[in-house]
Amino acid sequence: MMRRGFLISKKAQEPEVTTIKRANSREEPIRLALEKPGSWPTNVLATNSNCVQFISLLKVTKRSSSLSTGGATTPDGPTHIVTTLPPLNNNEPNTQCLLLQGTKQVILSTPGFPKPLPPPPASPAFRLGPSPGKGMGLFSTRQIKQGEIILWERPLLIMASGIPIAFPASFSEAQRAQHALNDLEFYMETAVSRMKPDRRAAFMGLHNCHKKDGSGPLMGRVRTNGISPASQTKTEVDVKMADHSVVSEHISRLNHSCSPNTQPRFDFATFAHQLYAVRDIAEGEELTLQYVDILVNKTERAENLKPYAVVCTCTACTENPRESDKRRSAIASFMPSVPVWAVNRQLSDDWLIKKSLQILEFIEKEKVEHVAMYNNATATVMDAYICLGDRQNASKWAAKVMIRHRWAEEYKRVEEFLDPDSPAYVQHPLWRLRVDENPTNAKGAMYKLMAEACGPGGVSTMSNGMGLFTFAQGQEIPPETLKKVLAMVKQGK
Ligand SMILES: C[S@@+](CC[C@H](N)C(=O)[O-])C[C@H]1O[C@@H](n2cnc3c(N)ncnc32)[C@H](O)[C@@H]1O
Repeated sequence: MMRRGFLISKKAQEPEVTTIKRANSREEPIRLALEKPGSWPTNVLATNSNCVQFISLLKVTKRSSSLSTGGATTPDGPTHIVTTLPPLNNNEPNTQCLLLQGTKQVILSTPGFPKPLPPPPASPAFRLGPSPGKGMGLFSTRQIKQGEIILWERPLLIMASGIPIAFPASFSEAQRAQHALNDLEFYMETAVSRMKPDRRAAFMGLHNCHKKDGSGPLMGRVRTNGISPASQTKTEVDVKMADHSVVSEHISRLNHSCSPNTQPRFDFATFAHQLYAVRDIAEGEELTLQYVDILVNKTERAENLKPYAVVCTCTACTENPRESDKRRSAIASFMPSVPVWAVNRQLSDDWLIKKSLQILEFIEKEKVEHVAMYNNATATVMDAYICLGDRQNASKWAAKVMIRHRWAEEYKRVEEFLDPDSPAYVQHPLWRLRVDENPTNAKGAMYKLMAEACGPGGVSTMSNGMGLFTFAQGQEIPPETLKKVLAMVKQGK
């Protein structure tokens, strides 16, 4: 789920303590290493020698009531780093990053990094313009097809969240919050001062809805505009970067909708956000993004939107929200298990397909095609047809997965299933699992054995599609089945 950065956390909704994640019980302050803008040391995290400056941001700690300014002599290495990425010496824009120690190395090891950005289109598919009641917003300049990349944008700034802040024990919650905001503003000054003048002007031109809660002008902009770069595919870099805030010149102008028509995905090779159209978009339509989880009910969404000063007036929030909430809840709780349905003889051959089609209908009705379930339910229909050995229908659904997995979780090698005569079908782990008595595929055979071992009452599928294999207490596994299982284990299957 793409969501606004660290600011949607429970803490973020309480202005007094927002953005503060304490380091540990000892409340160690951070030590910040600053790389020379434009320099490209490859091992900066391993040594301080490449740092222009190495400062210990030691403020008042619990253990010391006096204010210490720290210096360059701390024996420990940096905990955080301010760096400029990517290291391309061309005219491409770059990003000022405040990262946790170690994160940069993971970024550097991304396959293909640093890849140049694709050339910009002759005329952009979006424009900035006023959006009544919402300030500025982005609008399409032409018809855009589902799955198209609307824009490809290198961020202005990336900031790690959860930066530890040290406080004296005597501070009240409010004092701690203000102290933390002051520290964070200082870190941001360090990063923003390194931006080229046009990039700094773009950053300072962004909206700030945190003017009255103690945030400085820079942190106010990060809090208003930051989104998480987390994507669905859980690579090491995705995991490392999930807890970061990304601020961009254009993507940060997207206003919120509970039925958004775009979904960003961060591409670490180009170090840039790709903004996808998640359904067909008409010329002149406003482009929108989800700021908070939109599958929760209207009341919860309204609460979660408060830190962004957004009172949502979208269709889902205003027209028959109770019906909308029901559909959204069904989408959120759908957990289809294809293999369990395939071996569950109590269900019909089309049970899972019908369930998935209903969820897809709800998704399209609610206009929430950006959620991962849109692709998951589509892939479930494709997989169900594979279980039935129906190549023609499976290949039709593979074509839909091809588009829908672009912004959601990837279905590996789905292109191999576009041709109904492809040899990839017989190699698929679920191939004919529903129709063959003895599936040739090892994984399929394993599910059959599980069903056999549990007995007819032990295979169950809940109404939300979730499948379970259960054993009754004291239930014996038939010796023949046990033999087969042991043989499979022996063969390393
Ligand atoms: C990230 S900015 C979006 C761009 C912003 N509208 C601008 O003028 O730059 C977030 C701010 O936009 C406004 N906003 C976003 N979505 C909105 C919505 N659905 N309704 C009203 N205001 C919205 C709120 O002021 C929010 O704090």
